[in-house]
Amino acid sequence: QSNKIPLYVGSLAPLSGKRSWWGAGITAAMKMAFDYINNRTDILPSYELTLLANDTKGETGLGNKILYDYIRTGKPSLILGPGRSNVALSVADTAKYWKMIQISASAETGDLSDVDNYPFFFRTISSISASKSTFVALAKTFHWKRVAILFFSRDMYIRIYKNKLFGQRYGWVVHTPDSQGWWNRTYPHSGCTADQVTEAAEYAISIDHLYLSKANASSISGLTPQQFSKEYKAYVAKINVSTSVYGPFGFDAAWMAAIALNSSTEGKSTTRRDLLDIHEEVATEEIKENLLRARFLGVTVGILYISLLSLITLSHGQFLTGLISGSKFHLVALHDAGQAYNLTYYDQGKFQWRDGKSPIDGVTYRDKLMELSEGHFIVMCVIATFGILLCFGFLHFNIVNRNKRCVKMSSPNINSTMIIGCILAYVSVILFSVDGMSLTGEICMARVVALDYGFTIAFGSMFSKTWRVHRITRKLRVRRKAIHDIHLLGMIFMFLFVDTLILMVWYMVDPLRKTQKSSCTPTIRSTNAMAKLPSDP
Ligand SMILES: NCCCC(=O)O
Repeated sequence: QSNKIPLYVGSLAPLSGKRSWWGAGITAAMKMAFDYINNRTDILPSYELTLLANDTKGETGLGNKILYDYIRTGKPSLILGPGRSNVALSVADTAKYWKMIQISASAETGDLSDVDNYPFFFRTISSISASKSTFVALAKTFHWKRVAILFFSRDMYIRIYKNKLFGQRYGWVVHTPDSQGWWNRTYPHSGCTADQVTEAAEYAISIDHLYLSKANASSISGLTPQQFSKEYKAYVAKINVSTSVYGPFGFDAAWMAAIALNSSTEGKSTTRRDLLDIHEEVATEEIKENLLRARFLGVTVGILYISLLSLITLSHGQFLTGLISGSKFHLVALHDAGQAYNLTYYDQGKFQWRDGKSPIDGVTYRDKLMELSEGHFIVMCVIATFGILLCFGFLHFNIVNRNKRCVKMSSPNINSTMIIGCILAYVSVILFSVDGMSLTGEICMARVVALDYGFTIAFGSMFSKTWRVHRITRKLRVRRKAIHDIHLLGMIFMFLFVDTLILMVWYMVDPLRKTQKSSCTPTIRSTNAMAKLPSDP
């Protein structure tokens, strides 16, 4: 039998029902902490901490009923909890009139950080609102400037899957305090299997609290975070309860209460009875002051000292970020919301996406010069050059055989001008294929001139020959006047003269100019514009 005075501390958490999977483990961690504290001779040596564990089922009404019972019976000195934000908000609203202190291990809503409304509410877990700076840190890391914030919805990923809003074009950042597998869960009648939700969640970034410190330092209990984790698992197994991710916060909350209560007894020769009486205003204010002064190493924030003062604000807390990949959470970095927007990466950690690139925040529109492709230019040059070479072959044949009867009869001189016209037309094909940045106003004019002269020379020659044949064969009764090549060439030069006049007027009045046409093409930014990931070479 212990001679110690029982010192009652109440706890409010969902111990049964659908929320007991995370709630019962918190109370278990608090009990475990009290076992440790009661074995210590340096903390509350005259008192036996006793946890009055009450079950709220996560319901506001039940939470209030328990609070009224506490008030009515005059026990306890303070409350550990409530576990759920809705209960905490309601309880804190009433408890303040009795100056009853609450320390929650899991109520995360930012509303509870309103110190004017909830002056006696504290918590060891940070406000969920503090994670906003982790979102900003991620956006800065990936150079995102366009982000959308969606209201949390339990079936969000079911909708994401059904609407095919996942894959290369989507980057989801999800903050839900359940890094152990929200993507593996599904809900009755959702019409989605867990595998489908997992598929949609692949490569989502998950933000979550740092529940257990990664440091190897001994906490005030003498346990390192890893030792705590092991002992905690054994402890809950003994009492047939499941572990809770909030367990470490519950453990630290219990220590926080004990340290504050201890400070209120220190230096006082006699045991303080008023510690046992919640109606004793002086004691409550003193405990509150001691809570805000308390600093110790816990199992949650590791090498940092827990400070309830800092956790009151909306900007403190440590958050883990990682990727969901292969249906598992892969830890990548830690972010301290109270610090700048820098992420601290774990063991070569990196955000590795399916294509090795980081997600982008959208498509960017870039002007793209509309030009013929290089391939098009090459093909046209090859065909035109082949045509030019063929023309030179005909020219050679025509000149070499100009005295042979059949060639001579076909006017080899006019044939040659016709071939020269064809060569000019082929040259214009090459000039018309020049495009993009190589194109100049001069080339634009040159290709018109080459095509125009080429056409006129080739068809002018053919026309003149046809005209001569016509003159020779049709005007039988008229005295035949010899029509020589020189006359035909003269006719061609006359055509060219007319062309030249037209081209000159054109050039003077409205010369061809180069204009640039761009299309607004959606372009995925190149890898160079992507975030430089820590392990990128
Ligand atoms: N899932 C834990 C409860 C969180 C909250 O109500 O703030």
